Amino acid sequence: ALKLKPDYPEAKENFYRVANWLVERWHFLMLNDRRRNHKYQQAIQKAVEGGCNTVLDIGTGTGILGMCAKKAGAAEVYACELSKTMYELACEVVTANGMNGRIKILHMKSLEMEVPKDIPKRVSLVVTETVDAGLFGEGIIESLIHAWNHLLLPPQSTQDPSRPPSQAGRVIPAGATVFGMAVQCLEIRRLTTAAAGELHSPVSCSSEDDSTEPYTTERLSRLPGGYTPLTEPFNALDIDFNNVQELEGLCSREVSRVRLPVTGEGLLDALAVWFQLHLDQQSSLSTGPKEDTCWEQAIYPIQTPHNFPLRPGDELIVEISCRDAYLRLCSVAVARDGREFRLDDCLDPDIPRNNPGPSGNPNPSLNAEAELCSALACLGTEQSSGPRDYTMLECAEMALLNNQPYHDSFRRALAKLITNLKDARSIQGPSKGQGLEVMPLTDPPSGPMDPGPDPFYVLDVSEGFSVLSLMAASQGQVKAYSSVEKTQHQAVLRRLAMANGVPEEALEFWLNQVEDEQAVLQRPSREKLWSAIILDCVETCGLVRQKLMEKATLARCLLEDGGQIFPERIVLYGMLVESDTLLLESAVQGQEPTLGFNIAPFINQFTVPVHVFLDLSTLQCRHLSDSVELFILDLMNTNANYTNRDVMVQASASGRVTAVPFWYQIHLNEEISVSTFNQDSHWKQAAVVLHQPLAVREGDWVRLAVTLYILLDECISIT
Ligand SMILES: CCc1ccncc1CNCCCCSC[C@H]1O[C@@H](n2ccc3c(N)ncnc32)[C@H](O)[C@@H]1O
Repeated sequence: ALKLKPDYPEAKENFYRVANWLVERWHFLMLNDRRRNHKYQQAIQKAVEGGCNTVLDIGTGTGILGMCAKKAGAAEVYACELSKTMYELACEVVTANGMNGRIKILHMKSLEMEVPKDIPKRVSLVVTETVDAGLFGEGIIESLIHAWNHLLLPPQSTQDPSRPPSQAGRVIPAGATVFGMAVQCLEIRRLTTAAAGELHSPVSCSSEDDSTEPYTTERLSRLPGGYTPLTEPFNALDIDFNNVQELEGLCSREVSRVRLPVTGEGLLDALAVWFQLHLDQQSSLSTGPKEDTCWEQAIYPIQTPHNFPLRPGDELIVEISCRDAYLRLCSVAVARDGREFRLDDCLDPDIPRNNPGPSGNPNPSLNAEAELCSALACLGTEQSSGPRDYTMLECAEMALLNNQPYHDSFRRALAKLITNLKDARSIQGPSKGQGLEVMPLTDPPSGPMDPGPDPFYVLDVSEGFSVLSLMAASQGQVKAYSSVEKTQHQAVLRRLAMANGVPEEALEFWLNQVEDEQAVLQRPSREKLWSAIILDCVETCGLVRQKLMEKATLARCLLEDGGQIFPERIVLYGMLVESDTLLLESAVQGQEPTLGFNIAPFINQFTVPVHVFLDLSTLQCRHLSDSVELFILDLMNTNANYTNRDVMVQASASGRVTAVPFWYQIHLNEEISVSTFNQDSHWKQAAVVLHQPLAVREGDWVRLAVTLYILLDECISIT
């Protein structure tokens, strides 16, 4: 199917989403990282020339490390790859480089491999780079324990050093050193703690729940606003991959505690973790924040109340464990003036609360959103007797909760609409229960209480997590329905509603009412229509949501007179940039970075022209034009929309255009709009990466042809 690549836009859109999913973007980064490739090649060559002549490449990906071993002269080379797509790709690459039949590639996980079923006999060298930002996330520990027990010759032992290297087993990388560092970082705080700093983070630091990875990943050197180190980097763990006893003992190793002198002033937001891969005794690869490598660091968020900044002289106590093969850093505490405060239950009374928060005022007045979140937090603690239950929100969802300008804009736009509709109703005269008829002055009416004025029905059909139905319900006289369907999302909304005094009956979950998913958009009840329908138009990845126009058209038919859909219009903006970073993340740049092996054409089949989840505010790039309006989507009048449009952009500087980043201005009504490109935005941005960089001189005009599916690249032709 990937080879089909039909031409019509929607199919292309789907092709690009599939390609993004089949092949992870870090394959491009890794293969373009010539220093990394060169270091692996050197280590492999040295080992093979030193006598390791039977090699197994675990997690071969495109096959590059196996080909290094073959080229270095290894007699037998085997490779295994668990991803079908990568396995097929590795077969093509090995053939294209004349090594077909000389490297045996298996489509399987190394844990399933056996001697002699899969490889004739044990090998003398295993090479692998099955590591993620938290080192253990790709299962390297389990893979190596299995390899030592079933696939590798016994290691060189001091007893009989006479055994030649070809009869002894070893691993490249030989080991790893894991480093950690405490940091203050506003961006991490925005992604992991709610405004009041008490709603629980998306990744719980408690070791209780083993289900999710205990860390997220970020590239510290690229985070908006940067970070402040609060301690020196510390050595969290050393692991020797050539010592199977050590590997087997890792998970049962007792929790270790390190005491770190605090060297900087600030709020503890997270522990950042990275590592050095020791390929052999001489060379190593580092994924540290100071390196200019392309790798991200592992981030362990820490929930600390806003009124407890660390300061030099404190000691930070960190516990390190390797429970179930994930590296876990957590349940930190602070030693100050000889006393120890556990941070995770820092809310207990004896913490000095008089010290002002970072903003200086002792109790920053929590705004509406923060009220919600802090109320939620204490609700959380009240309800659960045991360890505080964690509200599992993804980082993007937490950022959405923290995007106060977005919520305020919605609240204002909704309030304006409700006011208009109230005026309209009062002009049309009293409808049922408008309350104008004279109430009997005697005892209260015996019949059912006057139902009060008809409520305004608002439906939020957002596909992900959304609190906009809550914004509507808190307006009063509004009956809001939310199509949020995940239980933990509904739980968060219910608790926020309760915490914010929104009556239970003002917010309902629509999907629990309709018989099937398709009926998400339908009348609230037989004779009623919606006063407002809220659509979420832009995915957090930065692309317009698919089938948005169809949804808008249907939604408009379900509105009462004067009703409105939100937003009514979105305007797409973009600019011309020169960015090598985007090139390195989107395609392998020729043969040179991949040690001269012909790999690029094969992996680049999975290049997608639209790059998503970008942080445009920190992307290394040169602007080669101003921002220009590329496209307008009118949701209140869909046939006013064109499907493509030519836009002329003037180059404001000479350079090579490599990409066209884009973002949106979301118009809720005539005066109120929200941008998806600002520091509060929970949205990331997207960019089209050109197949071929385009050289422009200052003043040149570039013609961009833009289609609704934002797949600008095919249509970009330059005059
Ligand atoms: C400086 C390294 C670095 C630091 C921080 N962040 C990223 C990196 C770069 N490394 C990323 C590799 C990560 C993916 S691993 C590469 C390929 O191996 C496959 N696999 C994984 C385990 C496994 C197994 N047991 N048996 C067979 N196949 C296996 C995966 O299917 C994938 O295609």
